[in-house]
Amino acid sequence: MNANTATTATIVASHGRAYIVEQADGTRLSASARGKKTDYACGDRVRIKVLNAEQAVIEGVEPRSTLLYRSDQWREKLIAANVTQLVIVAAPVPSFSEELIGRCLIAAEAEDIAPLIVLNKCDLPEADAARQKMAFWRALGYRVLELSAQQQIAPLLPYLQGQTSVLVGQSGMGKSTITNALLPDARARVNEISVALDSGKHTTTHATLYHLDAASHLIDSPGLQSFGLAHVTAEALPGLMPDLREHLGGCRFHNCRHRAEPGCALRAATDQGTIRPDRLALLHRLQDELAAAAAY
Ligand SMILES: Nc1nc2c(ncn2[C@@H]2O[C@H](COP(=O)(O)OP(=O)(O)OP(=O)(O)O)[C@@H](O)[C@H]2O)c(=O)[nH]1
Ligand SMILES: [Zn+2]
Repeated sequence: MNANTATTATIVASHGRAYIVEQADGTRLSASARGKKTDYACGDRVRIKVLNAEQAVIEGVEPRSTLLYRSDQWREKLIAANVTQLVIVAAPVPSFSEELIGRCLIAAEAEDIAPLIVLNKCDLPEADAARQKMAFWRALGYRVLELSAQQQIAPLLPYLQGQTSVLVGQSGMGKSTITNALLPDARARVNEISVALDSGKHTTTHATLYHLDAASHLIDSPGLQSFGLAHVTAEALPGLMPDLREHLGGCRFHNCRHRAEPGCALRAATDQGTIRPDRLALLHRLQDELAAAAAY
């Protein structure tokens, strides 16, 4: 590749303003963003200018099919672009947050990304209670795969085939175990990328894209707890929750916020036990969070 050649590449690792991009022939370069623009994500297709055998500058991003954010208190940080599948990893131990699963599913629905819930550590005696909790999500139509990544990763493989998947989950659910089982040499590559991006410091803050095969890719994003819902409006929220969606249109007021309004179909369904109370409560919390973020 000649110096100063313009071409496209995929971001395979990102950490702050530092990126690693991969060209079509597999060549990897460290890349930085031009100017102050830093909003690129792992999985992005970018236009680059190659500076030399090791370095490139990112000039711009190609249109994204999907985009996921990580949200900390008030900031939305891009985390993964162009993924087709969100793999939510849960386990019987430590106990998982149903609310977090609910939030991840809403983020997936909002971006039209196929969600897959993986209940890992099904070899543990505590698995039965967790299975029962998963029945709720199954009944809503979501796919739930039971797995014991430590014993056998094979049942997950057909779900990853042909997809660009991003793994999310609380700490301790087994994301690293899954990644390591899928990519035995991933740990070495993680270290290599840490060295390139952080001048030797070990970090778990970056997202990394791995190729499982020519058509199947995996983005691992350690520590990811929750996705941002920046593009979602309060009005759109209940339409992203299948159990609530079913009752939309039944409210007396077309602009019902499903709180204290008379004739609210969602509230009626909750009182009748059709909608689980924690789901309506989640809608209200998300509405409040969006309002707070908009006012900030
Ligand atoms: N019994 C059992 N234990 C598992 C399984 N998968 C992972 N574990 C254990 O669960 C613990 C957490 O696994 P990790 O893979 O480190 O979890 P993680 O989600 O990457 O956690 P963080 O690195 O904190 O984000 C480890 O002690 C694993 O050995 C499984 O299928 N069965
Ligand atoms: Zn209502």
